[in-house]
Formats: sequence, C-alpha cells, structure tokens
Amino acid sequence: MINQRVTSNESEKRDIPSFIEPLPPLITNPFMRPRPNKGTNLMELFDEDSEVEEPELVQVYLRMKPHHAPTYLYEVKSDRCLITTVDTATAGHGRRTQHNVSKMYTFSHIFGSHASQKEIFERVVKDNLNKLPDGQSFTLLTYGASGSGKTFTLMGTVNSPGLVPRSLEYVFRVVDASQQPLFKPSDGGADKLSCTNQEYELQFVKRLRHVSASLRDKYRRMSAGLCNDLTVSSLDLSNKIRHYVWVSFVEIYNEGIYDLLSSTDRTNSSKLRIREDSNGYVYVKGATQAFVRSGEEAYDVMVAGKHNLQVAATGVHAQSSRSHCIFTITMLTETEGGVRVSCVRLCDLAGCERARRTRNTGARMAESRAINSSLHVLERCLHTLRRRGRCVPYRESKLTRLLGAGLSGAKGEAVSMVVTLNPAPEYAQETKHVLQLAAVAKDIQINNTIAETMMESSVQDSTISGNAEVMRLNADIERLHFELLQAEYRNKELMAAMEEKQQQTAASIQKFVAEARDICTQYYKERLRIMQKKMDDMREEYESRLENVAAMPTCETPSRELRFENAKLMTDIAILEEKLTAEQLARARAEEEVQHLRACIEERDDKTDEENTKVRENVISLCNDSETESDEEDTNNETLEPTFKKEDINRSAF
Ligand SMILES: Nc1ncnc2c1ncn2[C@@H]1O[C@H](COP(=O)(O)OP(=O)(O)OP(=O)(O)O)[C@@H](O)[C@H]1O
Repeated sequence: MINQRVTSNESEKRDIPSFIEPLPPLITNPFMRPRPNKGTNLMELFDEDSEVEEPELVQVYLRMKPHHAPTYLYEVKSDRCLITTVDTATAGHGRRTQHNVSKMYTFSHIFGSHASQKEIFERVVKDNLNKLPDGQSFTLLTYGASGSGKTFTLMGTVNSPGLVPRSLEYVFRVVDASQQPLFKPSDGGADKLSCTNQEYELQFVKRLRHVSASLRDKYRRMSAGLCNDLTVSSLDLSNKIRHYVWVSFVEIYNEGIYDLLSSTDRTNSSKLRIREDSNGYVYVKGATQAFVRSGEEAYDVMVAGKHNLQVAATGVHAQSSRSHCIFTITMLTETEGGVRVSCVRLCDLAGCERARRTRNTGARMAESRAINSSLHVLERCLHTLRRRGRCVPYRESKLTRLLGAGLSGAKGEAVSMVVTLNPAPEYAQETKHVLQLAAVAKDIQINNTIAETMMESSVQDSTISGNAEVMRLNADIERLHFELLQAEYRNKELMAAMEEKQQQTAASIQKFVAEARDICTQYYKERLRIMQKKMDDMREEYESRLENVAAMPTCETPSRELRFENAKLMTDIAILEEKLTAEQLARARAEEEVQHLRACIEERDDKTDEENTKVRENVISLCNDSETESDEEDTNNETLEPTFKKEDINRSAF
C-alpha cells in the first residue's frame, strides 16, 4: 500500500516522512544540510521578547560606571543585552587586515551608569533578605576590573550607601532581633550561651564599637537618608519566633584567611581555616562573631572591620582592595522546632589587574598574582558549572572553596554577582576579560567585518605594519602573561603534591626503620639468650664431670682418658666463648648499620622509592647474612635456634 502511494504521488512522498523510504543519508550529500546564510547579522535574528529564560545557577548583573565621555565600545541594547565593539588590526604578507569585531553578552539585568544604589539593592538583594528568616541563605559577589566600582557598590558612601549598610538596616526592619544573645553561631550550627557568655558578647561588641565612635555622626546622616529608601512590607513580630543577628568580617589576603574583627597581627598562626560540617556546609572556623541588635551596631562593627582591611595605592586606583573581603550576616531563627541558621555573604572581590597598567612591584605584585590566580580559579569553576561538568576545581583557591557550595546550587543557596564595568577605552582589555567570565550568555559574535587593503606607500606601510606589529606583540604579551599565570598555578599545585609525597615517604621510611630495628634487636637478643643457655648447660656438665673425677679413687697421675676428656671439655668451652664473642660483635655491627641507615634517611628524606627499596634490601640482607652465618655454625643445634624468619622483616611496612 505504501509502495502504491509512493509511486502514485511523488509530492506526497516528500511531505510524509517515512522510515521505510528514508531520505538519502546526509553524509553522502552534505550540501543538503540547512545552513545559515553567510553575512547574516545575528542581531536581526535576536528577538528581545524571546530571551532564554533557562534558570541560571548564578544571577549575573552588570553595572556600568559613569563615564565623562561617551564611548563607542559598549552599547546597552536592552536591559539584558550588551554589545561590545573591538577594533583590531593585523598586518602581514603585504596586506593590512582590519577586524571590527562586535560581540553580544547577556546578563540577568544591566544597570546603566545612572542606576542608583537603591535600584540595585531592590533588584538584587531585597528579596533574598526577605527569605533569610525562612532559612534561605544568599551570597552576593562584586566582580570587575580594578577601580570599576565594586567597593562603591557594596560599601558606598555616606550620601550613597551601598548594599552592605542597606542590608544591615533592612535586616533589622524585617525582624525584631533586639533581645539578649541566647544563641551563637558555631561550626555551621548554633550554641546556647550561658548568662556569663551573653554578658561577654555584649561587652565585646561595645569594645568593637569604640573604634568607630568618631564616625557615628556619619552613620546618623546615612541612616536618615536611608529612612525613606527602605520600605518593608511587614515586620515579623510573632512571639514564638525569636531572631539573633551576628556579623563576621574576614578577608582572603595572599591565599590566607584573616579575621578583620580581631586585633591580632597577621601571622601564620592567625590564619583561619575553612571547615565543612557533615551536611556539607562550608564555614570559616574561628572567625569572630559579633552580636548586633540594630543597624547602627552592625554598621559600627563593619566600620571597625574596615580599619583592618588591606588597601593600597596602585597605578590605577589610589584605594585599591588588595584582598577579597567577605562580610557575613548570620541570622539564627529560634522556633519551637529548634534553631534555623541562614546567612548573607557579601563579598567584595579584589579587581583583576594587569601588571603593565598597575605598575606593581614587590609585595603589590605578589598580591596581584594571588588575586588574579584566585579569580582565574573562580572563572574555571563557573565555566565547568555552566558546562555541567563534574570536576569543579573549588579546592584550588580559598575563595572558591568557601563559595563552592553556593555556586554549585547544591545547598539551594541563592548566588548573585554584580559585575562592574568601567567603560573607559583604556580599560577595554580588562573589561573584555571580566565580561568573558561573567556574562550569562556570552561571546556571541554578531559582526566580524574584515577589510583587507593592499599597502600603498612605503612610509605609510611601515607605520601601519609598525602599529599592527605593536598590537600583535601586545596581544602576545597578554597571552603569555595569562599562560604564565596558569603555569604558576600548576607549578604551585605540583609543589604542594611533591611536598605531600615527600612527607609520606619520610614517614613510611621512619616507620620501616623503627620496625627493622625492633626485629633486629629481638633477633639478636634471642640468639644471645640461646648461646648463654648453651654455655650454662656446658658449664653444668663440665662441673658434674669434674665432680665425678674428684670422686674417683686417687692415683698419682690422672689416667690418659681422663686427661683427654678434660682437654676436650676445655676446648668446647673455648669454642663456645669464641662464638658468644662473635655474636656480640655481629650484633654491635648490625646496630651500627641500622644507626647509619637511619642517619642517611634523616639526612636525605627526598630519596626516590628506588633508593628506599635499596635501603630496605640492605636491612634484609643484613639480617639474612647473620642468619646464614649462624646457620652454618649451628647446623647441629637447629632445635635451639630462634624462630625469626626473613619474612618478618619483609612484612614490615615500607
Ligand atoms: N557607580 C558609581 N558612581 C559614582 N562613583 C563611582 C561609581 N563606581 C565607582 N565610583 C568611584 O570610582 C572609584 C573607584 O571605585 P571602587 O573603589 O569601588 O573600585 P574597585 O572596583 O573596588 O577597585 P579595586 O578593585 O581596586 O578595589 C571610587 O572613587 C568610587 O567612588
């Protein structure tokens, strides 16, 4: 029937797909594949209403910094779409090629250069703060090039307070947290405090607030300005639920975590460690928690922490953050069912930097390297997460280790990132890098016009090719710099792995030597004991024979047999004594060997496994030698030999 239809109507055959009569495989006729028309401007295809609504793990917002002159580099196409245009020129083979590359990046939302702090707070943070009493945590990162406005967005100024002071004010408007500190966050959970401890916590905050006492006037002005800005729908005044708000402030400086609320100096011992509880909640162990009961108290604590922050002048910014800092507001909600813990982490990431522009040297350069490499790890983590990859390298930097659970979405924690962009043309390279890391859908090339021109006059040619060469070299320097960073990071990883391996080897060698020494000592002790026993037996026998001789009837000269017997006994004793001395010497020699081996190992515990195996064979052969020596000597007394075997030594761990 199908055949009939196929033969009867050719056009019908094309309309109705059939598996019995398939189309010819595309591989034999590849030109039948549908292809986009060349030169199509994808922007024409881009329909603003049909934007992809796939939920993102991380909500990424873009904030443009105000710029005095209009720039053609960045065009905000809609409230989600940014278009960048970069001109590059290359020269070679007698031609000059001008690339005019436009790319489109999309974000969860774009805040233009006139967007206010209030607008950003309402869109990015407010809803997440409302969910805090329900146990829903939230992390906010600000990311961008140095001087692009990250700290401004988070901290702000007195006249234009940032997201942190706004959040602190807002939290105390959402909940009533003015009671005594009955519970305190501890290792991912909450501990109940005794009356004495509650008093201590209150005194501690009082002491911290002394630091910022001179700035209280500033706070009052700021708070007055915020009064109208912050609108709260309802205040939770339920009697059965009580809230306790604690704040902590830490910074990640040169891959070490330091407490900004503690007065201790920055030493290796004051570094804090990251821990993970059994539920996978990652936290900074030992970070100071300050109990706060109002926006003012919390603001004062934040200002006290800012005093300890690492800030320095670089070639691009006079007050550049030299570390990633994390301000955490932890809310404990006491209900009839127990205590719920939720937190808001507000992270001001240090800006990615280019050595050429910052002109950093010495300590600043080392800081730059630590900043860039941890941002590079963050970039790799986001890439892997977006590709739904499994091996996300969270553990490669402190920052990603701390934020890992939130970024992966495993704990149902909301994560948002505000990317700050400085539209000044001189920051184009840094901005390109930032956009590549951060944009939700990125790097979509929408225009790539190439103009090739034959080079005309030689003077003009040399200028153009010179410029092109400079640009090419600059690009090469950029690439090499990036490769250097990657290589440095890999090198660091390898060094750490090597160090760990060395430590393991040294530990196993020490264990082996200790075991070998025990076995040798035991072996020789046993041999000595046996020899001693033999001697005692012989002596006893000799004495009994002497007694027999004494008991024999006296005659003037001892008989020939008696003299012979006597001489034989004396010889036996002499042989046995000789053997005993030899045994003692052998034991002393063996102990000396073991000491020598230990000394060698302690001197050079970086020996390879092969060398360690040699050491092991030496000890085994040492025991074997003494074993064979004694075997030869004592073939007639096998039953008295100690029961050690060389397997005893083989068994010892190495
Ligand atoms: N949206 C903005 N409106 C007004 N001023 C801004 C804005 N963004 C940044 N600035 C100003 O730009 C300067 C640099 O900003 P900021 O200190 O926030 O940079 P940063 O990105 O934190 O730099 P770094 O990473 O080096 O610390 C500040 O003087 C700040 O007041």
